[in-house]
Amino acid sequence: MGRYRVRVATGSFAFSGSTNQVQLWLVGQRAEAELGLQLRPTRGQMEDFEVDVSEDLGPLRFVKLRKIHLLLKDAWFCNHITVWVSEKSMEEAKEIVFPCYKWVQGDAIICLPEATAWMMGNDVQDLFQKHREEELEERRRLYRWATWKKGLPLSIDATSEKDLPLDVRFHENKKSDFEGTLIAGMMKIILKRIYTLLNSWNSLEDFDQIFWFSKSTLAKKVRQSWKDDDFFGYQFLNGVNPTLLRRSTSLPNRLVIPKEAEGLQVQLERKLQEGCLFEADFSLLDGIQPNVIQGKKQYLAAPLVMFKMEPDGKLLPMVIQLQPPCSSSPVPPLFLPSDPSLTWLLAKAWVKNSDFQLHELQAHLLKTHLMAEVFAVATMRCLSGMHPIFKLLIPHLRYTLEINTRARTKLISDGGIFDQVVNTGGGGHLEVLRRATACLTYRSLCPPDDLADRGLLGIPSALYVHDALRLWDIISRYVNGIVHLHYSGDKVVQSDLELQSWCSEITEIGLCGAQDRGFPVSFQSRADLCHFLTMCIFTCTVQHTGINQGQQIDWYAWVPNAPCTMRQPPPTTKDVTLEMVMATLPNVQQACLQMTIAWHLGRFQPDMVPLGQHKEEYFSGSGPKAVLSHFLEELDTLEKEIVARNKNLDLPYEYLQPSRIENSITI
Ligand SMILES: CCCCC/C=C\C/C=C\C/C=C\C/C=C\C/C=C\CCC(=O)O
Ligand SMILES: [Fe+2]
Repeated sequence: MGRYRVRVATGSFAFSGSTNQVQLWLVGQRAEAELGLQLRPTRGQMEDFEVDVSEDLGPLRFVKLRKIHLLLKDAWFCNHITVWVSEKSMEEAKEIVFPCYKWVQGDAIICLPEATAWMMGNDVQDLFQKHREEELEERRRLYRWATWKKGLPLSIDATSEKDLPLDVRFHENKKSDFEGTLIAGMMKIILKRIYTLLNSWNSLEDFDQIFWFSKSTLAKKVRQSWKDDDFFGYQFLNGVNPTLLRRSTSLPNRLVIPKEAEGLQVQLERKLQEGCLFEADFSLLDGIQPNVIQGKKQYLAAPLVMFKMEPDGKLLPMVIQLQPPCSSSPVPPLFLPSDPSLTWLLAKAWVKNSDFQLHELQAHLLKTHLMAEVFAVATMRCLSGMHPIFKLLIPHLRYTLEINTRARTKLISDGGIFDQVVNTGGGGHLEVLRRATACLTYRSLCPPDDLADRGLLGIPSALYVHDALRLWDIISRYVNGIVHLHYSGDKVVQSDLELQSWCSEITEIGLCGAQDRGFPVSFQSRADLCHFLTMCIFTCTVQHTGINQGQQIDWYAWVPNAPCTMRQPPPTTKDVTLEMVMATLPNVQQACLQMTIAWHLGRFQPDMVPLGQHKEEYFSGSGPKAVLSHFLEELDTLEKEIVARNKNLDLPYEYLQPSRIENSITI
């Protein structure tokens, strides 16, 4: 009994509307009513209409909808349905929202529950129980785990992006941009190849011949300063891979210092005692089988670099050892800043090649992309759309399953980009991923723990550290706000079966039993839950942006600064010539492909959603809205602080400016 105003909101991206008709029902606690209308949803529109219902439906719980087609099946992207109900006037009507944000395909009836977040168990009237059971059964059928390669986290069961459920596919504009820019990139490679065929390729300056498209200001600075020691050191703090550096607590065992280099030993020990000795150790690469590209063997090293931090915050390399000692070979030489300039430059280039591998495979692919995929699959399988944690996380999982599926078919696949131009390709890259998975800890994904473990707290020149910690705290307050609205105490957490199964599915199934590396199999308290959720959102947003977006364009465009492969063995003496350097660094074709892919993956995404600024409203009521708006205010304050700080820096650190942080892993 009453008059209802109904609003149907359709997505605004290409093909969201439908030529099919949509039929609606209102489902209340006491009865349901079929609305005698059939509408054709239009892209980007809100379509409103009013209806009188003669029965007493009771409080509204669901909207049901069905898309009817005659000949052509035309999927429809429904954002949400909103209903205002009043027995008197529409001005006083109460608004009830039914979020959808899904594709409506086929002609099955779809049930949208109203937006109030419910956990299993506190839904006392069992009203939604059947709905959530059916929903999860269907999702478990659609989102299945698969082992892509043994020893890696599990992934979504899809051999290509075409196998993925439509709801997690790229929207049309993202797809055409992704595929279009690849084609544009490949055209530019052809042009560069033609241009370089006419010229020589035997000096470092010859890399300029291909350094002419999509150069950022920082990429130009890299080209200018890449040989400088302080610039080399800077990159371990604030460059493309700030995840490896650690403060030394002793001299590394692998660093065998010959008697005649006693001075070096003294210097290292002094710096150690002063607390300003740092190291970057690439031992994970030791023994990895190098690639063979077009019949030519490539080479790999597993370096160690020792740094000192100067009082002005500059990090300067003191010594580089390219390979760990091994009983069957002579003691590996130590390369020093005092060596002939080309020798020292080549040693640094080797370090940057090793850093390329650990950056892309361990820090980027494994610790952001593949982790986010585990969160995404577990979320789809374990948490109903009505669950508050589903509502909290889902905006941070957009597009991740598709970009990862594309990575498995084009980037790290047999014959993919790694096989074509990277010296770990051809299987070594998978072994690096396996080794990195075997030592992946929960602490290493949580900056307050990770940065403390690495001794990087309280360093004014460590800008990534500063910004990452600020963002962790802001995300943590956001998560706390949402969790405390829905969980009145630890007992509610403990008794939330969907949530507990989500947790164990991540640790025991997705991560193949990672409890011995600190990952939880259950949540005992709200604090446990908040910490884990903060890690999830931080990983999918801040951490991915910090090591992906923009940076690849900046740091990987000038290829000698981060060579994707090395074509000659690491030097074993200090006699290094320019010919040796050029024969070692990537050839023209490899360098061109590196630039193109780095640009493709690092460029600003046209449909980018900044952190917290998703338009989807999964929650209802003023509580979650207030928490989200406080989150956005805190991000805005940080944005202003970072902008002000950067004005006084020669090299601004902009990657973790909140407006640049993407809300999920989409590239
Ligand atoms: C030679 C430079 C490689 C740099 C990139 C290396 C690792 C990036 C890690 C994660 C990226 C994740 C997903 C990328 C997805 C798709 C693959 C990119 C290009 C595909 C080319 C194609 O489609 O043909
Ligand atoms: Fe990425």
